[in-house]
Amino acid sequence: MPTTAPSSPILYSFPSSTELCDALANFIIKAQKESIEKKGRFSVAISGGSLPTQLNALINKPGVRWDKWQVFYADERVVPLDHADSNHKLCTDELFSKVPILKDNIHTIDFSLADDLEELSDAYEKELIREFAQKDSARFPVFDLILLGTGPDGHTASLFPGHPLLTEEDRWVAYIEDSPKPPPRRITFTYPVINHASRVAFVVSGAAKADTLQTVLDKPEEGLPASRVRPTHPGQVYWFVDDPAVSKVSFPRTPFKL
Ligand SMILES: O=C(O)[C@H](O)[C@@H](O)[C@H](O)[C@H](O)COP(=O)(O)O
Repeated sequence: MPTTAPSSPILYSFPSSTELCDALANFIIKAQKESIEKKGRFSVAISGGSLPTQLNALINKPGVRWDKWQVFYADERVVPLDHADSNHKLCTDELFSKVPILKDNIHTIDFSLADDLEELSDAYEKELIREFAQKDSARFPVFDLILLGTGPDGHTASLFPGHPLLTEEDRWVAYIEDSPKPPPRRITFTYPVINHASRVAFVVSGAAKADTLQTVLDKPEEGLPASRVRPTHPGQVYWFVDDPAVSKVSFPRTPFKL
């Protein structure tokens, strides 16, 4: 697939988190429709943190083809799947338990491999290969949508500032044992996977993220992990933010329309 120059991020800002989440749900449904028309499925990767709750506007929306969703986790904590820290538990409690998604299409880590993070991350990578390699015959998986957040330090997924994982170019799934954000043991997609996605949508809300967003969007040269998300195959990065989070950002806003 040809490599193209990264397109400029598209920044949508909303007065409230409610309006942000409703627009995000409509954006996801449109991406889903396009993906199903093109490939008969909708491949999505979801992060943890506040994102799963921000997806709850999907629950009562018409037009969601849950039977066509293939869900992976852009990062996951290496804890039991029913543990309070598990992104899968969070997504299940906030969303998947409330919609008719097929449980077999939600791809979780194999916690039985937790004693060996190399083996556990390899196993999750093989799950990606099973889902993508045969269908897309690309060297890297091409997700229809990857949903990300960013922390106060500008991390995204479990890619943290200054961490060697930022330079991983071959593995699709890597592990970290010293995450600055607890819990310390996690697996994460790497940039080769994230930057091959057709669409990446960051979802960021709250005034506490204002300084971070200013650096990530106005000073990408500082190289915070969230700034390094630049799909080029080709792909597009979208930012769904609320006004408090974007209050210090000079990067131009785009009026939201589908
Ligand atoms: O598993 C995780 O911890 C998340 O994937 C993490 O990368 C999250 O997206 C950011 O820390 C933002 O989290 P908040 O939106 O809750 O601040």
